[in-house]
Amino acid sequence: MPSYSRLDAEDDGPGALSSQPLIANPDTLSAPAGDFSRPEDGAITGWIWLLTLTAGISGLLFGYDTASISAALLHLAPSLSTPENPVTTWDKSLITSSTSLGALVGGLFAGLLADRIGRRGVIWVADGLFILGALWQALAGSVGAMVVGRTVVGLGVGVGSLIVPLYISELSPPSHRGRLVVINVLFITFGQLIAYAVGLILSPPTLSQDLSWRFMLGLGGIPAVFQFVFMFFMPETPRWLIQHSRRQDAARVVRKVYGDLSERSVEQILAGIEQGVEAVTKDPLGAKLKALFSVGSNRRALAISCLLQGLQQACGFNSLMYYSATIFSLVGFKNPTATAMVVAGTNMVFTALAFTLIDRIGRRRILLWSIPGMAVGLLLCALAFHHLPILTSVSSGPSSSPWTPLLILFMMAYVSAYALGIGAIPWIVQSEFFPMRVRGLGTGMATATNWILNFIVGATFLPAVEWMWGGAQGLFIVYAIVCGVGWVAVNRVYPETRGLRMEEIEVVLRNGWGVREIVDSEDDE
Ligand SMILES: O[C@H]1[C@H](O)[C@@H](O)[C@H](O)[C@@H](O)[C@H]1O
Repeated sequence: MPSYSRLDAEDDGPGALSSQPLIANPDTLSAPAGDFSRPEDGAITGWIWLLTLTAGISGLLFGYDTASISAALLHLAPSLSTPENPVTTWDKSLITSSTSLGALVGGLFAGLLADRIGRRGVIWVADGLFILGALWQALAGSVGAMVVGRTVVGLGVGVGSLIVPLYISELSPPSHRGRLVVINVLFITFGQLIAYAVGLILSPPTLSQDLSWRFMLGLGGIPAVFQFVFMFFMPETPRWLIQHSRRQDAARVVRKVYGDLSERSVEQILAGIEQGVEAVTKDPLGAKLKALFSVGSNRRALAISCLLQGLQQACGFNSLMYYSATIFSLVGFKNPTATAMVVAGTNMVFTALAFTLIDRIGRRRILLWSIPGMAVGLLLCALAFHHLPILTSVSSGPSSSPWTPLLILFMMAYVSAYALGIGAIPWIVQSEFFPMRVRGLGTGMATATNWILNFIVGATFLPAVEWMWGGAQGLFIVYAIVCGVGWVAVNRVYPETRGLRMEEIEVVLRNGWGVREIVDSEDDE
């Protein structure tokens, strides 16, 4: 666990953006006043696994719904065209990007809703949207109806992408929190892999062209039904319960979820949460906004969360996720969708590796190692594009250039470095960095940053490849530059928070970025 060697927890005046490091010893931060011992950390109990896996179904749907459209797009045009209005490329971009826009809106409001109706309630809302959107898409008879269906599913994706990491973080013991949030990202990547596989399996001749895309998109509703039911058996988070003056219920949840903790530890955990909560439920939105921007630690939490979420998307990863089949077909691969599964598979395998490393090595260190790896991978891909002839038609046959297999290898290198760090860490950071008062609002803004950039990257990829100097090669160089700039920013502002309680992180950011003087006082957990 990182430790900070000077305790300096003075309050921050409005506007102060000091870069002076806060060097605090977290062991003194979370206990109630006068009690300087830390509560024991809860173990990972069966309950924690169960609630993480149940909540993770939203991650699966996030992945499935964002990736399934690439295969569906290949088949839906005849069903949605009329003689007067054939489906155009513009229609296809609209159908694809409406999900990101829906997610942007969903993510923005989900946090505020979560403060009001609870974390579980918001998961139910997401499920309703997933189910409605899946049915709407499966039954769509026009481009307009399809865009509505994609937007509804997008709302669900945005809501789910915010609420699940938040729900898991608020229920996990600190020493395992990072890993458990990564499980949700693992579900996202699994959903993406399944979407590609389902796309391959259900394509004609297995099903008729009209039925194939309807089934691909409609299937997304089924896991949501299961999650909707399972969530009735899962607890609300103790933080939300305390915020709503339900201390007894919160104590019951802590006892159940954390396994056999002593009563003293349960009390300490609850007292730590109470300190963070400070009865803020009735704050109007204006007061929350003011608190988010005028309190230094909140402002810094927001800057770091948005930086990481922005970097996760601006590094261009999703252009591979959404368009790798197109890229592979342009450089002459025979079965581009199957080859694209390599990207999704690598993403999933390395996210699983991140799961094993994140709470042991620490988020900051993993990021500082993996971002340069991404940049190198991107530059090597650019080099391969430089040597590969870009085909004008897929039927031109496979290229025999040695750069073709090298391109796959370089992409895998980039994707593995991405999945190890920036693919998962922003979701952890945004759910643990904000104090209760501004948590809903702050996580909403960070999630929205993710989806705005997701939309921009998705919408600009094809035109940029076509119009930019150097085509794909130039674009990959731009992504590499983004990684370089991102590395400098991360190094400057992102402190390690491995093993800290959520209430302690606020103190780390109180007088500065808290980056310097990080000493690893513990080996592995
Ligand atoms: O964390 C996830 C994951 O890395 C996915 O593979 C990616 O498609 C998403 O955009 C990202 O938010």
